[in-house]
Amino acid sequence: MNKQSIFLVGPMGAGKSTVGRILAEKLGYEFIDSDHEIEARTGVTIPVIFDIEGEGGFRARESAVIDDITQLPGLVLATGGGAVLSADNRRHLAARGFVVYLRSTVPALVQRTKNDRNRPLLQTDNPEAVIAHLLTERGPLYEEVADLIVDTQQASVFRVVRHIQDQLVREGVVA
Ligand SMILES: Nc1ncnc2c1ncn2[C@@H]1O[C@H](COP(=O)(O)OP(=O)(O)O)[C@@H](O)[C@H]1O
Ligand SMILES: O=C(O)C1=C[C@@H](OP(=O)(O)O)[C@@H](O)[C@H](O)C1
Ligand SMILES: [Mg+2]
Repeated sequence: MNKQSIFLVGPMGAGKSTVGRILAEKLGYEFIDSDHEIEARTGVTIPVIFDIEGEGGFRARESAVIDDITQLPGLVLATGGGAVLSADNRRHLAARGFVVYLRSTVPALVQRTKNDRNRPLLQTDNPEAVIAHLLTERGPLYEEVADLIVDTQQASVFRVVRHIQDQLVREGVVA
């Protein structure tokens, strides 16, 4: 029987890429990061895609990756923070796997994403305001698709991984 895949959603800096990789290792699952998959398919970085094709072009590529990858069993998928903006993406995520929402506070997210040049949406003189606005806009969308919500602001990466593992066993998602 195919192992149900696990999809991580949440804002920039929540830990989807970091926690996802370690969680996949612990579970013996394949790990896929949708941003990395987009970069592999295009041969360029996320900021270059935003420069050339705009956010709209990026979102189209992101949706194609989400539709493809969510059909695969036995993996941990780290989505990008804006993946939930698309209703089709939300439908695929909710229907095809177990969705974990890594939730955090604005101060923690600001702290974890500062000085990172790979997030085009945060290359502004007020990243805190952008992060707060995106959380207000997208928070309900993360909650809509989540099977499990994990608050990460006070926990280490390893504590978050262990908590998710325990919950996955409790819910019968993993053995
Ligand atoms: N629970 C946590 N506690 C402390 N630092 C964290 C935590 N989760 C992630 N980080 C750090 O925050 C930064 C962003 O994490 P990342 O996995 O890239 O987030 P996302 O993929 O959700 O944008 C990384 O430097 C990561 O090590
Ligand atoms: O929140 C967003 O709209 C984005 C989040 C990023 O991924 P992370 O959440 O892994 O940083 C990446 O997909 C892109 O920069 C857009
Ligand atoms: Mg990431």
